[in-house]
Amino acid sequence: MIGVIGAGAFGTALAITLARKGTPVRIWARDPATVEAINTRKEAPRLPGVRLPEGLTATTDLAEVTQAQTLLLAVPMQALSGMLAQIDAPLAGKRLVACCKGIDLATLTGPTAVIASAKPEATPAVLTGPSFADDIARGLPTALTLACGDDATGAEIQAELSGTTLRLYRTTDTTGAELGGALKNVIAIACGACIGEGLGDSARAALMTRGFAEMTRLAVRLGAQQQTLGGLSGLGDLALTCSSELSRNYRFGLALGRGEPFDNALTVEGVKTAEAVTRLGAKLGVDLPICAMVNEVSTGDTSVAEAITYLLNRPLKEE
Ligand SMILES: NC(=O)C1=CN([C@@H]2O[C@H](COP(=O)(O)OP(=O)(O)OC[C@H]3O[C@@H](n4cnc5c(N)ncnc54)[C@H](O)[C@@H]3O)[C@@H](O)[C@H]2O)C=CC1
Ligand SMILES: O=C(CO)COP(=O)(O)O
Repeated sequence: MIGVIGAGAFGTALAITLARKGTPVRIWARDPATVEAINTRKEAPRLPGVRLPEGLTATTDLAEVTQAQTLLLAVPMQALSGMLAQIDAPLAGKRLVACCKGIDLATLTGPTAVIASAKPEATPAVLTGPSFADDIARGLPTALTLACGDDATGAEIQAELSGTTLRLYRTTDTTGAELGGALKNVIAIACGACIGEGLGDSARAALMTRGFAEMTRLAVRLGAQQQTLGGLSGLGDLALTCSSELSRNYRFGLALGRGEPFDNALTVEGVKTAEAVTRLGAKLGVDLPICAMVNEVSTGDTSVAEAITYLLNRPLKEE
């Protein structure tokens, strides 16, 4: 059995793909109505139109899910630490796989460090890369990165989670994998704002490329391997998220650029990540101008037009 904590779009999509290959999956939802929909109607509230397979059952009882040896933690980044604090079952020997993308604002650390601090007896890992929950749930081909500091455990998790439509690549560079996944959301907001403001595809390509330079600069400064940023968890996810209106981060940026309201019930990880990396960059002396502008535009301190003017008029430099 695999346990999934969080019955949002991503947690449910992963649960579906695992159950389809015959792995029993128990998913925890905090909302009894979600449990009822999954168990009785075989429907997932966050994935309308997808019929859930047999072998996937839900519960509001965390203890039932934490019996599994591998637990997928699919709650938003800022909820991860509070979620871990609710688990009182012993977790020695268990694998805790973070499925969230972001940086914890309280500690300015990524998901694996949050897990290691809260549950030092367990092995932390992170599952990240380019994938929309809806694509995974529909069984469309997807390739992701599984990062685990302990390579032998990483290989076991890789085999456990991979299937005929979900292919996992493996790395021990947790820092690089999780920073790529966190930062691409910030750059996606910038790209959405650029398109929403009517600035064109050339400007978007520039933001993606210079955004990638910021992602790499911060990640390498924090100990990541540069090549990890060029993989699925970095460049791969950047390409997807900056170019598709299926992305909530990109759509949030589009709304900013168009001056339209946005549904704040949607999970848009890049907003808090922009705040976290701006603080981290200032603390470490790492230059992250696009991230800083996304932070200012998201909080309403700067308009999209002012942010673009600022970025275009910075002192000229080598690439
Ligand atoms: N939706 C997608 O296509 C993908 C999402 N992700 C990542 O997965 C993570 C979760 O995103 P989604 O599933 O899309 O979001 P979602 O908004 O669909 O679901 C979030 C889930 O977390 C639960 N939750 C929220 N706050 C909580 C708290 N304080 N305590 C306990 N549970 C809480 C909600 O009830 C909901 O079930 C994010 O970090 C996102 O970046 C990663 C890849 C793809
Ligand atoms: O992480 C994702 C794609 O890899 C999902 O993107 P959004 O969170 O922007 O919807």
